[in-house]
Amino acid sequence: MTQELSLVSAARTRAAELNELFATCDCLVDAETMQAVYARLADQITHVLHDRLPVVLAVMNGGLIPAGALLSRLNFPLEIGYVHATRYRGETQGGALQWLALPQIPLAEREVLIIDDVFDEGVTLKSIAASCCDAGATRVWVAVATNKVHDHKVSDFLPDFVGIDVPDRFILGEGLDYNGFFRNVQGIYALPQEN
Ligand SMILES: O=P(O)(O)OC[C@H]1O[C@H](OP(=O)(O)OP(=O)(O)O)[C@H](O)[C@@H]1O
Ligand SMILES: Nc1nc2[nH]cnc2c(=O)[nH]1
Repeated sequence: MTQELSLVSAARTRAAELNELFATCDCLVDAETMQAVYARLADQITHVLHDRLPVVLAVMNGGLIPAGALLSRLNFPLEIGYVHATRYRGETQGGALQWLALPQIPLAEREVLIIDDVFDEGVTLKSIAASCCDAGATRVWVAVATNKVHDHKVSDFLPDFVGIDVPDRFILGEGLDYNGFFRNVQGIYALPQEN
């Protein structure tokens, strides 16, 4: 077999494995419900931020999909940027937060809205919000598509806008990945529970 053919064959095998895994996942929130969640979140954000010229920062990579869904529903002046901070890196347990990209837009004397896919333990968003404050933001707001319900959150920090509560399971879809895959899936799914 040529090298190209063996790469195609390996990709096919991996795709089949991923499809098989996805078929065993539980749908926690369907695609239609997520659209309603984004619409409600966008209304709440608009109510608060419509005249504050915010800088809106997507948290890459997972915040990309919710940020896109929300931004297309925000009809007021704002600037768009991103930060990239990660602590799961393809794993199902989080580690130390690693910064890959700082905000490009100066945040001094600006209101900032950070958008991410999940508020799990909260380490990521608490740290990103603190770094925006350190950069001189006058007020930092945080919006998340999902909030995981459990009792091991960081202290003294909560998101301002929460889409929908989900149980304490490893989830994927709407920006959330499993080994880098499934971020593009519409709706929120959970890996099968171990018995
Ligand atoms: O509340 P926490 O427990 O800190 O976890 C939440 C963070 O974990 C995920 O990012 P991840 O580190 O997987 O990076 P990614 O978005 O690039 O996949 C997710 O997108 C959040 O940013
Ligand atoms: N993909 C994914 N990333 C996360 N980061 C924190 N919690 C989760 C989760 O449940 N799924």
